[in-house]
Amino acid sequence: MTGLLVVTAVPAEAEAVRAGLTDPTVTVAPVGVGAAVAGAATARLLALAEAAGRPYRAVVSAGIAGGFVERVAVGDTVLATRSVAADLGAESPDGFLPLEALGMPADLLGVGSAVPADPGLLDALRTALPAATVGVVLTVNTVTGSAASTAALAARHPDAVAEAMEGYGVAVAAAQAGLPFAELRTVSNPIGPRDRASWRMREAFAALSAAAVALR
Ligand SMILES: O=C(O)c1cccc(C(=O)CC[C@H]2O[C@@H](n3cnc4c(=O)[nH]cnc43)[C@H](O)[C@@H]2O)c1
Repeated sequence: MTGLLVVTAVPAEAEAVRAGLTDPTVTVAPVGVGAAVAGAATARLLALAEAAGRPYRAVVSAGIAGGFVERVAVGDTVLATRSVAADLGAESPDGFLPLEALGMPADLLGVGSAVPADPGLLDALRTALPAATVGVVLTVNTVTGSAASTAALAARHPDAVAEAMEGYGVAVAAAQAGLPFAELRTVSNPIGPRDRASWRMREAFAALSAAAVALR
């Protein structure tokens, strides 16, 4: 059996994770931006490993994220309790309706619009990263970029601490393969009106390298 599969969106995230790894059995794969590509790529990587007789034992979605400013600071490390598909649903005059409110199953294996982290894997990561903020991480298709949409998202998800673009997709692939899943993020920017100058990529990548020691 091989070790952990760590899925990132971009190569810079993968390099940051690799820089901090201490466990040589961990595989880090940059697969692209967004839940669809991340989910499809993760499913393919899991299937290839299984077919080769070297199945992975768990999957982690890792990378940088936007943080809700009153809940988490730029540079902080975040561990997801759940990875939530925050824009999977329907708009209505009364606001956003998630899949569950529409009576639509997200997939036929019973995964809804939120996938919880595996309790054992989350516990191990929490123990290794005691300073990490633990809370819901949203998966969005569009980076939130206005005060109004930030306020609406925060109100809809009072327990959310961060948003990124892949976690839910990776989580669904792991769930369908029957593997434990967790999401690990470091905060590169506040969620809010788009201001590229406020992004602290270097700080977030350094935090990602520091957090990668927990991946074993
Ligand atoms: O938004 C941009 O302008 C941008 C341009 C080039 C590269 C990037 C990234 O490298 C982002 C990669 C990755 O980061 C996650 N992320 C980071 N901050 C946020 C956010 O505020 N909201 C949603 N996702 C975020 C995401 O998982 C991207 O795949 C960005």
